[in-house]
Amino acid sequence: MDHFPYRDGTLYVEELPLALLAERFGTPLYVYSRAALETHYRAFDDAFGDHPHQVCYAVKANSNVAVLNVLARCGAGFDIVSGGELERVLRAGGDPDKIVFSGVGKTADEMARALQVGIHCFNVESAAELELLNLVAGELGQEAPIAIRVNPDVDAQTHPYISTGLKENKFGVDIRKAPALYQRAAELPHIRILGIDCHIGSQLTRLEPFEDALERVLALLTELQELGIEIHHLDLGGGLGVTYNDETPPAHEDYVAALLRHIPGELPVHIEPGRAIAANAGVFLTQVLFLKPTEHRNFAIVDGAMNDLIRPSLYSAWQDIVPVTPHEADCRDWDIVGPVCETGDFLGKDRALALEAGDLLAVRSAGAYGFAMASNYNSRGRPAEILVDGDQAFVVRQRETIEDQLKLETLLP
Ligand SMILES: Cc1ncc(COP(=O)(O)O)c(C=O)c1O
Ligand SMILES: N[C@@H](CCCC[NH3+])C(=O)O
Repeated sequence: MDHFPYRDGTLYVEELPLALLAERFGTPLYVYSRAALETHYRAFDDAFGDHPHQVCYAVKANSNVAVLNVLARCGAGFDIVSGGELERVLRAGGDPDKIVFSGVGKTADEMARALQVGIHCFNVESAAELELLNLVAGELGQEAPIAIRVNPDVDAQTHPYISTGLKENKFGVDIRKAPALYQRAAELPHIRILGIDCHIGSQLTRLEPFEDALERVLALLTELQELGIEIHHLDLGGGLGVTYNDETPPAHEDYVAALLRHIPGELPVHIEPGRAIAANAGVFLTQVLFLKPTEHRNFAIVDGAMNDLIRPSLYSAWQDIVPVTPHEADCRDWDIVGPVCETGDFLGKDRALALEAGDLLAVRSAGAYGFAMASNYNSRGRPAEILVDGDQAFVVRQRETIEDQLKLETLLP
């Protein structure tokens, strides 16, 4: 279901016209739909039926505390990759016992804080990390619950920057070496083995890579059982893709069903979806500042830029760009570019649109890896974020001002 439909010739989010939000809150602007977030989360959660499970939303996709709070209220768990994300989840009212902590570079301080608040599981990504975690837990007089993130060497068939399950990627432990590391973990006094973890990449649009990875994880499960190592859950990571253009990823329920088909008995399953919950729950609104047709290209210069939404520049990602209120004008192919001083600063290229200066454009599917990857490049303040609930709009993050940036900097004495 599209939570950002056209109605009466203009684009809506739930009960509100986006043009009204742009007028009230200015542009560039991120706008999220509560109903969309909840629908996407529940599609995963419901698909498990009675099978013991936990959907741990990947905070990195969209870490706004109000967004996290909406999901926490639905019962979501959270996949975090930093101490900062941990504090966000706690601030949002997330249950520490539903948090899993992934990432190849956890620091001793981050481990200690996560142990103190009682997270559910550390997804350990190397032998060195396991040893450090054992030490940190020992100092606190605790046992650290762990899964080892294994790298199954499966081609996720996605953009190389967001593929994580190939042996040349930095993530996880070579699945062939995992049994030895589990045996080491079993010897460590401050480590408690809970599960096996695996995440092979992001924006996956086919089921096969997930199933290939799962097959290898299940072979490891058998091997560990033969070694007398008990496994209490499988964490199968995130990565389900969304439709940006003409991709046809499996539906949330088909993805979960495909995983469950292979799971033995009632073994609990965790998943860590980010994009498939947040991407199509958000749009990025930007206004055309100037039209600059040239002999070679037609540029529509907008007030949003690569610092606000970097996916097109970074991965050559294609996101749909639509007029908020379509009107009659000369239709041409436009490059939608921002004010940042980089040739790579574009939101889209060759988009057939009828444009005039002052028009509002919406970049669709911008709820994941949008604001979360925004920066202050060119000393631009990051945009405001609005969460819409029915006919009400809430500012869930204010637009950054230059004073906000300057507050953190000092002159030499
Ligand atoms: C460990 C881990 N879990 C979950 C995710 C979420 O991925 P996605 O947003 O594609 O669902 C990622 C990102 O790729 C990740 O690295
Ligand atoms: N940032 C990426 C996804 C990264 C997934 C995190 N491991 C994107 O925008 O598509």
